[in-house]
Amino acid sequence: MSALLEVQGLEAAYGSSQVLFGIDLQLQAGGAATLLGRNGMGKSTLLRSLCGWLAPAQGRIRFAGQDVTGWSADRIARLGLAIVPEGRQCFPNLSVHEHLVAFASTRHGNVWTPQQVYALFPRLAERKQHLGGQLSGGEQQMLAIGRALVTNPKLLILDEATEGLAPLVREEIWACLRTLREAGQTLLVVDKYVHRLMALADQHQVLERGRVVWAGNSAQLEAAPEVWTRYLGVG
Ligand SMILES: Nc1ncnc2c1ncn2[C@@H]1O[C@H](COP(=O)(O)OP(=O)(O)OP(=O)(O)O)[C@@H](O)[C@H]1O
Repeated sequence: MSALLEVQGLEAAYGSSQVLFGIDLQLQAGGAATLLGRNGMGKSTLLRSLCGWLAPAQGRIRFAGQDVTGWSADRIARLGLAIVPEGRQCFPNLSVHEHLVAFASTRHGNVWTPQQVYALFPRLAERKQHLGGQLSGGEQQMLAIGRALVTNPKLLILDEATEGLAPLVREEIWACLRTLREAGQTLLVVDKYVHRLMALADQHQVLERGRVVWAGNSAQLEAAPEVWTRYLGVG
């Protein structure tokens, strides 16, 4: 079976400053993978490259059976890749419901409708008519996830989805991700809560200065204390 996402020898740069050096990555449909590593190691840059926000300098990206290297973000999104970006990026002047309706697409299935998103996040149902700018951080995060889900993506990418949230709201987001995983949604997640990621996903790669320096499953990561101290800054 071919992978849903396959990255080979990916290099990326901001102007003359190279950030990614020969990244290889594979993710099967229905799998869940994480990118780990300290700040500034290239995780967001890799996600940006996958989404088409940053054109690769070298290497290939295959997604959903197509070579999408160099494709625009819009075209890659239409093929079934959705991202919940760092900072949520909800529109301050669109209501919750308008966000969900505007992004809804049945191109890749109709599992996730606005109604399904309201069932997943009842708090959003209560705030249906509220504007993006009136929502709390946690509600904006739920909306950012809901907005990605209504595109019915083949691959859902989350960049620091629990950042800056109160502990209880954070737990709601983790519970939502578990639900998605159990439903077979393919996930690629960047977050700093490594134990939570180990419980959620079965494939982890650690980035250090733009290179994958370690890859393995949750049991292997648990049994590799040197990875924690050396690359994750956790003793
Ligand atoms: N728009 C940009 N222009 C120039 N350099 C950038 C830009 N964005 C990130 N960088 C640099 O690229 C490197 C990798 O950053 P990136 O954001 O991908 O790391 P990260 O692992 O996601 O860390 P963080 O959790 O801090 O976002 C860093 O040295 C960063 O300073």
